[in-house]
Amino acid sequence: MSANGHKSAAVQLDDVAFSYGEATFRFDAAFPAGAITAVMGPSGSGKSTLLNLVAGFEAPQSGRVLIDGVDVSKAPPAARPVSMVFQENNLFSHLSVERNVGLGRSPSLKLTADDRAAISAALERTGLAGKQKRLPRELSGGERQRVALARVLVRDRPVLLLDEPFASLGPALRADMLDLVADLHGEKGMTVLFVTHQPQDAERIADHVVFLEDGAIAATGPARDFFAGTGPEAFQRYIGTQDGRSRDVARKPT
Ligand SMILES: Nc1ncnc2c1ncn2[C@@H]1O[C@H](COP(=O)(O)OP(=O)(O)OP(=O)(O)O)[C@@H](O)[C@H]1O
Repeated sequence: MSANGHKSAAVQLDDVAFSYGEATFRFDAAFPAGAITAVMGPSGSGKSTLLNLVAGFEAPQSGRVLIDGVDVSKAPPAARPVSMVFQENNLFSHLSVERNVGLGRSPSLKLTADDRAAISAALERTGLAGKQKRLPRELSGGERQRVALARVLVRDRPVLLLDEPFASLGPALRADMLDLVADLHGEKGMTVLFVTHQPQDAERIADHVVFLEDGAIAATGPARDFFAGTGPEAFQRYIGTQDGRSRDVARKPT
């Protein structure tokens, strides 16, 4: 718990080693409590693997995962103080919006009056009021991700893991969703690890950047350094390959 009463917890990977066959990973990193950290890097560099180690979907072969100073390396995902939102498939297709959100409160959907009030407030907060009886297939992609965020709100865990949650949405909608995440973060103050390939998305909401290459952390630092063009050379090279096309267009003489 931070000084302002918000729930947050530092996340630490203490010399964590892991492998998927030939693909090996070694992560030694600290994610500050209450901050939004963008996790960036080329495809296959290990961004989702890092999040899965924090969430408990994978276990380190050596080293420790600490959340709020507590070693959770052997704890199952449900026992960790973490919520996670993926690019898709966050919702159960046969359950209504309100029941999908309710799962964040009670896995058996035995909901108290307090739970129902929290669900209703979260739906209101995420712009879903009036859509509570719909099934996921009756929603747009952006609305489905709002339902996932409403569930994050009612779960009220101190760590939020976002694995490219808005990658399939258009730029304007992505900006709206990022602003919603920033607002929720402002209210709850959770520690956020946000995987994205989009520099402008990271720049919009992140305080820090962790940059991965080949299964390890190649650079970390304040977002303002990374995006002011003064960040590590490997990151600048990565960004150059990401938005090189638009820079070429901008450079053309008029
Ligand atoms: N379940 C798995 N079994 C075997 N190999 C895996 C598994 N998941 C990931 N890998 C491999 O581990 C490496 C890192 O994958 P990971 O998904 O963490 O990368 P990423 O940085 O998130 O990539 P992307 O940006 O493409 O999502 C890749 O080489 C991938 O093929």
